Amino acid sequence: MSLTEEEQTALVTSEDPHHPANLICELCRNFYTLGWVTGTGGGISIRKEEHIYIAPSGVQKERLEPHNMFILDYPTLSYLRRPTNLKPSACTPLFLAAYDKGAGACIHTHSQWAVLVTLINKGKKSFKIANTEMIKGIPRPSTGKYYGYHDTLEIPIIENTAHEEDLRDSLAQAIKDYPDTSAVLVRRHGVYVWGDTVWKAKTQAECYDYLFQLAVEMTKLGLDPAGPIDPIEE
Ligand SMILES: CSCCC(=O)C(=O)COP(=O)(O)O
Ligand SMILES: [Zn+2]
Repeated sequence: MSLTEEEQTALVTSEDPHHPANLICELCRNFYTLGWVTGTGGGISIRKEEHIYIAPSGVQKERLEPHNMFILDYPTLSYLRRPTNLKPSACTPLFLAAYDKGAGACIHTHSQWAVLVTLINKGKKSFKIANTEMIKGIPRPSTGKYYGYHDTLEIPIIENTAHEEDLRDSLAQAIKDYPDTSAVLVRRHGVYVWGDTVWKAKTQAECYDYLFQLAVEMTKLGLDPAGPIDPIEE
């Protein structure tokens, strides 16, 4: 399907701050201050009905403008809008893996806490944490509820590749192997987090990042993030 110039412009022009083209810009500025999308890395994609909004690759994500957005038609995977002289994010195949799981938005961060949590779990295929309040912000699809305080949250870790797009198969496999997960860590790289809506993806990414930092700091103190509650604590 090819759209006229005017139709393409209309898809990224709105006064509504919640329009995906506006929201991607606002959230990337917000994520930049958290250290999640510095140095052009990381980003966010949002799905609005059949349209998937994607930022360009290799640009300063905190300086994005709505007219920079690519738009994919999800049913046909063809671009409805391709800004000239720009390439779509290299994360696009990874975002699509999350959309295939029913996501409404997917966030990729280069948070140092995400990177460190993959390093303290050297050689392991997942990271685990339990008995922590912020676990309760993470959904557990198999139960239709959220994780409970005493549950163990397990997040798969995949190995990094030289090119971001080559992560797609291992990320898709991790999603299959861990059906309850809404995040995949990439060793020495960062994390992909998705949610049913953009707001769920955002709050879940915040919970995950909090848990990654907590786990790194606990490990430095000789505490096991997945360990039981020590009776002398209570
Ligand atoms: C210094 S960023 C290296 C590539 C990367 O990991 C990344 O997330 C960038 O994705 P982009 O959206 O800029 O293609
Ligand atoms: Zn990346």
